[in-house]
Amino acid sequence: SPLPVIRKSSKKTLADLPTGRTLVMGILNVTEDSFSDGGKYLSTDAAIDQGLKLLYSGADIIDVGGESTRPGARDVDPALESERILPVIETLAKAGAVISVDTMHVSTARAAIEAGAHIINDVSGLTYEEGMPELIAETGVPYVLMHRRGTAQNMVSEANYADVVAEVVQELRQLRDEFVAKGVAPEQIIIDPGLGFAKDAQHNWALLANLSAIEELGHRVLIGTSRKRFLGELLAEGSKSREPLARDAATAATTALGARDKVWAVRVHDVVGSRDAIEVVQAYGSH
Ligand SMILES: Nc1nc2ncc(COP(=O)(O)O)nc2c(=O)[nH]1
Repeated sequence: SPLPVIRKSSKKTLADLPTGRTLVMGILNVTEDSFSDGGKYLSTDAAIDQGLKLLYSGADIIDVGGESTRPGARDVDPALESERILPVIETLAKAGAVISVDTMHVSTARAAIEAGAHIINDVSGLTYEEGMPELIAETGVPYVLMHRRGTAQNMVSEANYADVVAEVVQELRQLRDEFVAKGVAPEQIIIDPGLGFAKDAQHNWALLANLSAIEELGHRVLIGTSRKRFLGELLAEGSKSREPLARDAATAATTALGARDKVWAVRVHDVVGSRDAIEVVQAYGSH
């Protein structure tokens, strides 16, 4: 389909983000193997169309990723990752979207910021790439610092905790201190418990039930539950896990719980479902 005509550049800044409610970050995976929508938006046109759909559905932020981060995902060459996402970022920024870029690579992050991305969303956790703190310090952009042990290849084997909440908080604190020591301002940092990254279902539920412990680190909190395996297991019929595309109602329920706990944002596929859940929490809280 022909590229949408963007009449004037209505570029947004972070100051344009709404305040007073949990924000919705819509997921745009420009990859061939993400677990729930892999391959659907691999072409630039398809990705831009989907990004505009997310924007017009009410996404406050669009999270553009060029590399699948699920367990066992293959590493993508940063040059290929950039090639996939830069034209998408450029067009969506011009269309007035606030954009985060889901990357673990410094080169991709730098290029994405130059193309108009506002936030770096890095799922590397303790295995972040050399130079990332320095880039974030130098550019001053908000940075999602997410908890993960190991890599996509081995993080499943790292899901061993005596007290998952205490250990995740402690490891996030250490990571945050490393970034601050390298010049990143604390107010740039957004914390994410990394649900499903080196965590099993019970770990995810424990972290969701204790978001206040994460918030005690003193930063905005982002959570990503959307369509993840632990929801499929919860809703399984017998041994058959609920399929990813049928997990949006459960995802919206986790959004409501996060909004009640005042998380800064939720990262979801179904934007409308979570926007609605946040409206319900707002109304509920004002009566
Ligand atoms: N900050 C953040 N980013 C993420 N990126 C990818 C995925 C994996 O999910 P996807 O394959 O649906 O993108 N989950 C997160 C998450 O929980 N938090």
